Amino acid sequence: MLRIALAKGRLQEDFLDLIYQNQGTMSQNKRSLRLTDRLRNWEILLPKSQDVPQYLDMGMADIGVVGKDVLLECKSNLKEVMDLELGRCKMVIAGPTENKGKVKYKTVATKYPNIAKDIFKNKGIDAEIIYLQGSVELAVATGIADIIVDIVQTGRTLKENGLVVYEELFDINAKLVVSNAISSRKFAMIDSLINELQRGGERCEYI
Ligand SMILES: Nc1ncnc2c1ncn2[C@@H]1O[C@H](COP(=O)(O)OP(=O)(O)OP(=O)(O)O)[C@@H](O)[C@H]1O
Ligand SMILES: O=P(O)(O)OC[C@H]1O[C@H](OP(=O)(O)OP(=O)(O)O)[C@H](O)[C@@H]1O
Repeated sequence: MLRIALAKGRLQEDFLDLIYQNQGTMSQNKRSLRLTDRLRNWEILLPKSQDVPQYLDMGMADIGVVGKDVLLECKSNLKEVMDLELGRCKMVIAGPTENKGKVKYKTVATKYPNIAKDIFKNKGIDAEIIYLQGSVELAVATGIADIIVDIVQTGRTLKENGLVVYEELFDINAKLVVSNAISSRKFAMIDSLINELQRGGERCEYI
């Protein structure tokens, strides 16, 4: 049995769509956090995105599907075996449109405190990092912070909250990562998964 830790949320939906192309998955109990694919001999676990590396580190999953942002934030040393065409976005510094080019970086709201700390340290800027669990755009709109370090995809959230990108930091996409404790007996199953992902998945009614 190959145990896959798949980040619950966006990546869960995109990965399951890719593999199952909506065949069969909709009959699944939506609140269940463990899915079984008997045909492929997979157990799919659905932890929160930020917890995927921990599931692999603790030996509870063999392989993970998780964003590069999460891997960088937790300074993970998991081996990345495949780039996935899922969860494509960018990490940026953003702030109010009217302050672009003027703002003195002081307070930075972010869901990514470690990434943000490193960015401003490398710039030689002594920034105060305010850690928030999400909706970080709101922190600038309400005056809690001057700028944010966050993910942008369509740019809609920034726009609708009066913010613009000040600096693009790096591209992000989902990665297939492997546990450092993986048994060599599972290599063939991982190869099959990679092959299937490369082919864009196949129709299957078993989940
Ligand atoms: N707007 C976006 N568009 C595309 N990919 C995104 C976007 N936001 C995040 N991602 C990528 O998808 C991954 C999962 O995002 P998702 O929002 O499902 O979980 P999350 O970041 O843990 O959010 P939440 O705390 O709301 O569950 C992120 O780690 C990132 O790599
Ligand atoms: O550029 P866009 O397409 O608008 O996407 C960007 C938004 O998506 C993510 O938020 P998410 O929806 O995960 O909410 P959260 O930040 O509150 O967790 C990110 O933190 C931005 O707020």
